[in-house]
Amino acid sequence: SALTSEQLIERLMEAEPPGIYLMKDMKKPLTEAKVMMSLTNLADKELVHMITWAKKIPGFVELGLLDQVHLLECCWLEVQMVGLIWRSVDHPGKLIFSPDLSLSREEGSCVQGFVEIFDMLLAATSRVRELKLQREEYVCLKAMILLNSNMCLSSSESSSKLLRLLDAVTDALVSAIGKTVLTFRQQYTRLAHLLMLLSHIRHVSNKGMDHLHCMKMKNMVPLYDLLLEMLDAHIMHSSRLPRRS
Ligand SMILES: Cc1cc(O)cc2c1CC(c1ccc(O)cc1)=C2c1ccccc1
Repeated sequence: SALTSEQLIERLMEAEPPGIYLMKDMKKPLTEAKVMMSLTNLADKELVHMITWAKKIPGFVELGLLDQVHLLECCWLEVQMVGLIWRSVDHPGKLIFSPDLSLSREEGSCVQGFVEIFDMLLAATSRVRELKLQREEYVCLKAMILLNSNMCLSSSESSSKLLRLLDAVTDALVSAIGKTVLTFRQQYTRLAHLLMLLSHIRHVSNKGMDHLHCMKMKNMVPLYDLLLEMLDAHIMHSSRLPRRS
C-alpha cells in the first residue's frame, strides 16, 4: 500500500469500532450465568464490528477470503481483550467490558476460574497505564495482533503480502513512537515494551479461550453461531484436540 505511515495511522483511527452498549442492566447479585451470558452477548456484538474493522485495514481484503477468515479466527479474543484493556486503562482495579458492564476483581471471582485471567488482564491494563499508551500506538498494536496472529496462510504469495502489511504497520507504530519526545534509545526501548505487551495478550487470550471452552462444555455460555464458529475454529486448530473427521 502506497500510504505514508501518517496516512495509515489515520486510516486505522477511522476504522475504530463504536463503543458497544449491553442495553441490559445487570441485576445484582451477579451470578456466574448472568456474567457469562452478558459477556457472550457483548462479545457477539463486538465480533460483527471487528469484521468491519478488519476490512478497513488497508490491504487486509486483498489477502483473499480464506486467509482473512483464518486470521480473524486466530485472534478474535486477543483483539477483544486488547480493546477491553484500552477501555479499562483509566479505571484501576476494574475491567470495563462496556459502559454498562464493568466488573471488579471480586465481581469477576463469581465466575469459576475467572479471577486468574482477570488478574492477568488487570496487570496488562496497569502496564498500559504505566506506559501511557497513546491512541495512535494502540490502533497500530491492535492491527499487528490481527496481522501477526498466524503465519500459515493459503499461499506463499499471501504470506509475503501479509508480511509487507505487517511491516507497514510496524513503520506506522515506529512513527507514532517517534512523535513522543523521547531520545532515540528511549524510542526503541518503548517499541520493545509495546511489542512485549503483545506476548502477554496472546497468553491471556489462550487462557481465556481454554476457560471459555470449559464454560461452553458446562453449558454456561450460550454461544451464538458466529461466536460458536470462532470458538470451534480455535479449538479445531489447537494441537491439543484431534481434528473432527
Ligand atoms: C477472561 C475471560 C474468560 C472467559 O472464559 C471468557 C471471556 C473472558 C473475557 C471475555 C471478553 C468478552 C468481551 C470482551 O470485549 C473482552 C473480553 C470473554 C468472553 C466471554 C464470552 C464470549 C466471548 C468472550
